[in-house]
Amino acid sequence: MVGRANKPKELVSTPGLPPQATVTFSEDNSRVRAELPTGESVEVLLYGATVISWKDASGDEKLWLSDAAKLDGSRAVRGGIPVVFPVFSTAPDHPQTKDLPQHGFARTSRWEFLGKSTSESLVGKAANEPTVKLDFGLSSAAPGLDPKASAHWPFKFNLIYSVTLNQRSLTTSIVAANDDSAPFDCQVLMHTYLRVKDITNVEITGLASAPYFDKVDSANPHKTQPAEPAAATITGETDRVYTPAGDVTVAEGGVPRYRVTRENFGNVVVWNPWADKARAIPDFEPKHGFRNMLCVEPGAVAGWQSVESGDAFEGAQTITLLD
Ligand SMILES: O=P(O)(O)OC[C@H]1O[C@@H](O)[C@H](O)[C@@H](O)[C@@H]1O
Repeated sequence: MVGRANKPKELVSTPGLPPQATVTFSEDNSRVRAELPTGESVEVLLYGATVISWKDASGDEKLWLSDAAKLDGSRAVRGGIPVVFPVFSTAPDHPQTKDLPQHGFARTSRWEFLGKSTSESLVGKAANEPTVKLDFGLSSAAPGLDPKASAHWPFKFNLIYSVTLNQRSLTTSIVAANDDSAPFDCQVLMHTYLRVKDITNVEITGLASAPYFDKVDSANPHKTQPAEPAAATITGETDRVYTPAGDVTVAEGGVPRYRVTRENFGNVVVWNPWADKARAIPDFEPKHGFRNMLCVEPGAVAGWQSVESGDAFEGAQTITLLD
């Protein structure tokens, strides 16, 4: 090859534009996966808009997903981040939601993928910080709506759920709009199953002195977390609705791993079924898997969010990797 005097020293791909995230659909259109150019990834099942995987650049999974989780739309996903709306748990005494199934219908409806935004288009993001946001929608008119919703919750609503992946964090946010002529009540929660190496080494900070509702002590459920020790540990079945003042941090063996921050979510449910309950949950596998998970679930679930006609409730969580 004859050398040219003016040939460029090196060929660079599109100057000025950093590599962008890639977004791909599974062959059966059941899930969407986004990967940052730096290797971090997130995978969302359209059924429930359930985040079923979140990996760092080394491929290390951050969420726990049961080996027996159904990903075919036959039941809510056991693991990942199911979206709870419009009722947390069941509410037999609340007329609007009393007939809805546990945790509502958002996690058992097929959501629509609305699109993606990447670093290029996300306002306020430095061009050198790779990021991707995936948006999902579910409304009262959606074909994928769980029939239990229209049968037992007749309001016109529109939900937008956004999953934003950054190199060291994952944010999930929701806007629940009331398109009805009447106000409705709702509860909202992100049922995050964090993956841990060994639950017996887990320490949770940010709960000290926080009031909580203890779901496994029906005789005496209203309690306050002691101020000392500063870190709470999990030593048996735990199912508590906390109202903490600030962020909640999960450490393992003294090493901080996850920081959970909230916007407009006053509560954090901390759940681990432990051995006996895990055995009783059919889609919880392996049965010893309770050792490798801790649900830290930000939400607005103590009392009700009353959303006026034409108004919306908004809330978000961000999980930041600390290790
Ligand atoms: O089995 P489900 O419906 O997914 O619920 C799992 C757990 O979810 C938690 O949020 C609740 O506080 C628990 O009471 C419940 O057992």
